[in-house]
Amino acid sequence: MRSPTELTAWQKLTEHKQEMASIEMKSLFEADPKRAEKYTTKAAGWTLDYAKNRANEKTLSLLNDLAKEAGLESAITGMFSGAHINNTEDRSVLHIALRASQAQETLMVDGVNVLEEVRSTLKQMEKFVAQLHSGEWKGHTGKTISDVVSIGIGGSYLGPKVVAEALTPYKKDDINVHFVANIDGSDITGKLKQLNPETTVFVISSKTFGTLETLSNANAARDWFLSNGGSEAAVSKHFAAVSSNVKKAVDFGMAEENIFPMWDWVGGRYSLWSAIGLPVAIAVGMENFYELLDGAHQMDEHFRTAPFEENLPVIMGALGVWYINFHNAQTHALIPYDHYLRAMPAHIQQLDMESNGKANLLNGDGVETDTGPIIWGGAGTNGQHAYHQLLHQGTRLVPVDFIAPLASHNPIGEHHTQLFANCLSQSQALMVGKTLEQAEQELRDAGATAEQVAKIAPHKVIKGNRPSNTLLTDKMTPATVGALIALYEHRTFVQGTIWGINSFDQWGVELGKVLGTDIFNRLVSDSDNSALDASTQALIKAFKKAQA
Ligand SMILES: O=P(O)(O)OC[C@H]1O[C@H](O)[C@H](O)[C@@H](O)[C@@H]1O
Repeated sequence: MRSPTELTAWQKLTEHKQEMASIEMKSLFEADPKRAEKYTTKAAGWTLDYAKNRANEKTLSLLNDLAKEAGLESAITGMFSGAHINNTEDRSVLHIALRASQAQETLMVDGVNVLEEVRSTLKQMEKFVAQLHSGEWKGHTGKTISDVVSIGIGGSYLGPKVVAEALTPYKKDDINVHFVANIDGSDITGKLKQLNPETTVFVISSKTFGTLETLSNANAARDWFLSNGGSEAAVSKHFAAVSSNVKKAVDFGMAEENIFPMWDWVGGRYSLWSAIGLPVAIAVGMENFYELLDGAHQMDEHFRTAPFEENLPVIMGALGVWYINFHNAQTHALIPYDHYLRAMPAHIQQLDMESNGKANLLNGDGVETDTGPIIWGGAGTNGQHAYHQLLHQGTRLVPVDFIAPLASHNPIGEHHTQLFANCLSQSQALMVGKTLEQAEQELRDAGATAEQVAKIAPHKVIKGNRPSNTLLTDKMTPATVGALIALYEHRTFVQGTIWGINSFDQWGVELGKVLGTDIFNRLVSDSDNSALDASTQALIKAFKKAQA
């Protein structure tokens, strides 16, 4: 297995980095009046402006060569044809099948047409969603359902929660959808306080049906139901499950027809398009869920067929590699200028960090390069009054993706124009910065003395030349939100492929789970802890003392 550092394009990029070291983005714009036009590309309702990057034609062409040399073309073909590209678990990676066009009839994987299973599950979802909204689905006392609580964690929580929130303007009024994830009892306790057991349905979302947090919360919900007028026989009217482990869900008390399947070829963090997205479908209706799938499919088709020079996930992925591996960027920020999309960074954080937080090549050899960055971010404009200081003047290079709709769902006053102006001005400020001369002049214009100018001006200097992408769409709709998330899924895959790692397993999560069970057992027993490290021993003692 080759390390990416052995690729010819990687070596050329290392040299090219030196050539680019003294070139400022500002001068690239001055030298090429067509730069913005050249470095703008569109797909699936999104326009990507990537002109504000430390890249010229040579950079982009070398990054393109890198992606090709790393085998991205065959990796894409492999993914779309159902090859077992998740090599450590020997599985296909087929979130793309969950949103395949209705025109496609077959996608055979290991002798099974997965599209048949996908479509019959969508039909099952349609029926369930329709029954809830029409009022046909009744609780055990004959009342219609007013609230649905989704219980899940990780990929069985973040994607659906973020998308349901992003699609707030499309929400149906008759049913409120809630999400519970944390094992901290405060999460479910707070939710249950607002609910009536006669009119509440719980959807337990867990691919494995073995996740501690989800099962603990599901049991708490069932206990609450049973101790507030419910009965074992009525559990099936108030509980549904999404899982690949049907037996465990049946053992819990679910009626088999209320168990929605999923498959081992869908990774948790890529699963919102499956029945794991049921809470979204309930919140916004099945027709909007189909629009969401269609938007993602449009991005899939773009990713699969567009030349790399115009391919949004490839461009964004390769530019990310440029900053991580050639400019030592440790983090990457996502800043949506859209209130409803404010939680998106948390979903992309899981998607990317669980996918590319890896230190081994596909064959198990250790990597020699940095891999996935720390993904973080939050809503613009709020962040401007918090962490943007570091983006502008901190010592670290943080590439940023700005994401904004051209039109708002809530066009009051000048709000949207102000919001959009802030989005543009941040990317502009990151690039142009402020020189010492400008800072000095600004102070003089404000009437500062020469002494004050000398003292303050250096603090006002902003070096600039900080890169960003801007992603624009006409409006946040189910289709454009679907396409946006699919874009980030494929961007993650592009980077994982360039680094030569498996983006689709997550072995690192296991150790914490195993040790968590061990420590839990120690907290509830009189075990001999002397073999543990002194710090853990002392912390266990503190907990036990507090419980005594
Ligand atoms: O859906 P579940 O099986 O309950 O898993 C929920 C989550 O837990 C795990 O720890 C994984 O790290 C996530 O990828 C997964 O989405």
